[in-house]
Amino acid sequence: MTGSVREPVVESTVESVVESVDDGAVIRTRALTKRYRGGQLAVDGLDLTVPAGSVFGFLGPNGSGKTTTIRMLMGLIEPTAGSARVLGHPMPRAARAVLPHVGALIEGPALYGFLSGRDNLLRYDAADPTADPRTRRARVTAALERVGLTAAAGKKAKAYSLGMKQRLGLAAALLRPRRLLVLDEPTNGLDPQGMREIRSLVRELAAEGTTVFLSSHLLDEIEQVCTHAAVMAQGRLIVQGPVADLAAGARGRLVVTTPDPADAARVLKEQGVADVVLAEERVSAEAPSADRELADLNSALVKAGVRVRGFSVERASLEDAFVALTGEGFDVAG
Ligand SMILES: Nc1ncnc2c1ncn2[C@@H]1O[C@H](COP(=O)(O)OP(=O)(O)OP(=O)(O)O)[C@@H](O)[C@H]1O
Repeated sequence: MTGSVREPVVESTVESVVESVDDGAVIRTRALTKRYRGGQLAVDGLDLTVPAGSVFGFLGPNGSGKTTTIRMLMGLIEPTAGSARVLGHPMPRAARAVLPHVGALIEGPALYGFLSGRDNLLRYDAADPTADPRTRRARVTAALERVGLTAAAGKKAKAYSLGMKQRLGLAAALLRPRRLLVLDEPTNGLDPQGMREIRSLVRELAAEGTTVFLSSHLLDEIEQVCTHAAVMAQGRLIVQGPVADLAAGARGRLVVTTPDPADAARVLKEQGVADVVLAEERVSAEAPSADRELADLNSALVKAGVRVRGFSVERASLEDAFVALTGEGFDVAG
C-alpha cells in the first residue's frame, strides 16, 4: 500500500540486520525486570522469545505485568534490570530505528472525536516525519479499506462504536508496512462481533507475514488466533511455546453422559479416578493416561449397572494446561 514511500536509510539498516540476528526472534528478552518506584515488582526476570511470523499471545490475569512488559518493549519505560531486543535491536536504545517497523495499539487509540475517521488518519500520518505527504491520501484510503472502515470514513470518530474506534486505531498502526504489530488487549470491551472483526484482521495480517504480539486475559481468544503463547502470573513467566504444545501438555477430561450420574461418579471414584465432577447427566474426571485403563473404566461402569450414553475424552484446552501449571483457575477480575 505504501510502495512509493521512500524509506529512510536508518530503516533499511534495521531490515538488513534483523534477518541475521536473534535466530528469527522478533522479540527476545533476557531477565527483563521492572520494579516501579513504589517498590512494586511488576516484571520479574522475564525470558521471552517471540518467533518471526507467529501470532503470539501474551496471556495473564490483570496486574500480571503484561502492559509493563509491552511498555518496556516499546521503549516507553526503562527496565530496572535485564534486556529487551526488538527486531534484533536493543530497546530502548534503538527505539528510533526500530519503532518505524512496529505498529502499536496500546491502552486504546488516541483519537480526535470531532474529526472524521479519515481526518484522524490524515493527521496521524502527518505527524510522522518520514511519511511522504504526496502519498498521504492513498495511504489513508488503503488503511481504511484494510480495517473495513471505508463506508464510515467520513463520520466523526466520536460517533464510532468502540469496535470501530479500535479498528481506526489499528488503521493508524497500519499506515505503513510493519514487521511487527503490538496490540495490548485489542478486544477489551468489544462486543462479540467487534471481537470477531479484530480477530479476523489479526489472522489476515499474520497470513501476510506480519508478526503479531497481542496481550489478552482471555484464554479462548488466545486459542482462537494465536500460534504461540506465553503465560504470565505475578510478573513471572509460567510457560511459553506453541499453543498446540501447551494444550497437549495437559491431560484431557474423561466425560461420561448417563442418566445415573451419582452411580457413575461413585464407580469412577472407586476405580481411583481423580477430580470427579458431577453436573446433571454429565460426569467428568481426570482422564487416565493409558487407553487400557479407559477400557477398564468403561467396563466397570457397565458392570455396576450404570447406563452409559456417552463415554469420551475431551481434548485438553489451554485452560486445562493453565490450571495444571498453576494449580488454580484462570480467574480474572474485569
Ligand atoms: N506506574 C506504575 N507505578 C507503580 N506500580 C505500577 C505502575 N504500573 C503498573 N503497576 C503495578 O505493576 C503490576 C503489573 O501491572 P501491569 O499493568 O503491567 O499488569 P497487566 O498484566 O498489564 O494488567 P492489566 O491487564 O490490568 O493492565 C501491578 O501490580 C500494577 O499495580
